[in-house]
Amino acid sequence: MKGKVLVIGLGLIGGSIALAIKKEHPHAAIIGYDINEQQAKLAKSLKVVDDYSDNYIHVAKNADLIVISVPVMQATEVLKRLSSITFERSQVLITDVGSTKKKITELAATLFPHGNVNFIGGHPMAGSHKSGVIAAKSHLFENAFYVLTPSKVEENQKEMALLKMWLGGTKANFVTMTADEHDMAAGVISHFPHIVAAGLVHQAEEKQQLNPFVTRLAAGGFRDITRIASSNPTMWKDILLHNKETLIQLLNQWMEQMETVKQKLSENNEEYLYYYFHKAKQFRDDLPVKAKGAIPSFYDLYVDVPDYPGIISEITSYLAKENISITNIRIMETREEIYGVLRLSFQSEADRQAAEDCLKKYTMYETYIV
Ligand SMILES: NC(=O)C1=CN([C@@H]2O[C@H](COP(=O)(O)OP(=O)(O)OC[C@H]3O[C@@H](n4cnc5c(N)ncnc54)[C@H](O)[C@@H]3O)[C@@H](O)[C@H]2O)C=CC1
Ligand SMILES: O=C(O)C(=O)Cc1ccc(O)cc1
Repeated sequence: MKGKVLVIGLGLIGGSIALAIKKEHPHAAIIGYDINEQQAKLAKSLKVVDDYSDNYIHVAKNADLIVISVPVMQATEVLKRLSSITFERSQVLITDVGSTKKKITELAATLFPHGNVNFIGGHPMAGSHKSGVIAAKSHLFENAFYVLTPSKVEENQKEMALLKMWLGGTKANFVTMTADEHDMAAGVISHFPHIVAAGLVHQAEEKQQLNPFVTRLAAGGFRDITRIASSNPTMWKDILLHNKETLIQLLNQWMEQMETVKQKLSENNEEYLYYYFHKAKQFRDDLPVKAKGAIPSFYDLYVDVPDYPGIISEITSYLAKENISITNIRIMETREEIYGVLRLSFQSEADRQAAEDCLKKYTMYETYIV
């Protein structure tokens, strides 16, 4: 499609959306704006946008599509500023990428009640703990769920189809729900786990002051299950404040659950404790494995290698020969529950598979997927 696209906020998500739009619609003009001019300049030099502007109001006036990809607290401010514009196009589509939907969608419904401007809330449910345009990629949302929260589903059919066309290059799975449904689901599977992960890390930090072994032993599983505690603190502070009601409800239920566990443990109630883990295992084992969820899966490959100096460069040189990119590489410090000692992380299942084939071709080392 031809047309003018304005992306406000050129970070990880805005940059990835801009790249995905350009890939599918090479004739569209993509103009970016970022409050941090360095990010905007970097976005242009990385060819993430065709150009950038220091005045988004000016660009918005004759844009066909506007993507708001700033932290959720800022998104409401941007929406208010956009609502003061007299748009020149007969149809303007505005969307956002915020991790919360209720506050943004409700505000947009009051700011753009009808007319030539339509707002459809969006949340591409994939990402990373990294930020900034430097981490942007056109395939970030491939196979991920992309939630759309139109305020009036029936009335917005035409605009929804248009938006999906613009965003087709993301290769995401679009799903529609109400903003309330979204905030509850995202609260349970994404926002609340970030609170718990941070809580586990705080607990380890406190205990480490009494026992320095805590940090060393945390190298394996603990580090993995708390990975999301390394996310951007400003972004998560904003998400919590925007989804406050849901999260307070979830915190209350969580505390009740922990109270029960504490009670049953103090009573040595073996049966309860067994079923507590058994039921959790059953539900978790049935979760879909192939689809990309909000918290990205690990595409890890374990390689059983001897622990000697130079092993990392040996392995990476084979992967480089076959043009396979790795996102992380680590010598595991504990062999508990894993088979190999070297852990390689990849962006996708395809990369992991290619790496497995490559290491089979060049080495005798055993590889495992845990
Ligand atoms: N990081 C992730 O994994 C995901 C994030 N999101 C949502 O995407 C949005 C953006 O997040 P990221 O791209 O990860 O953050 P980021 O930190 O990489 O990028 C945000 C960009 O917005 C700019 N910005 C901040 N306030 C602005 C304003 N008032 N006007 C213009 N630019 C402004 C910042 O300078 C920065 O370059 C957030 O609302 C977040 O909730 C959604 C899905 C996944
Ligand atoms: O890896 C992480 O930290 C994530 O949890 C990615 C993420 C962050 C925010 C979202 O709204 C959706 C996905």
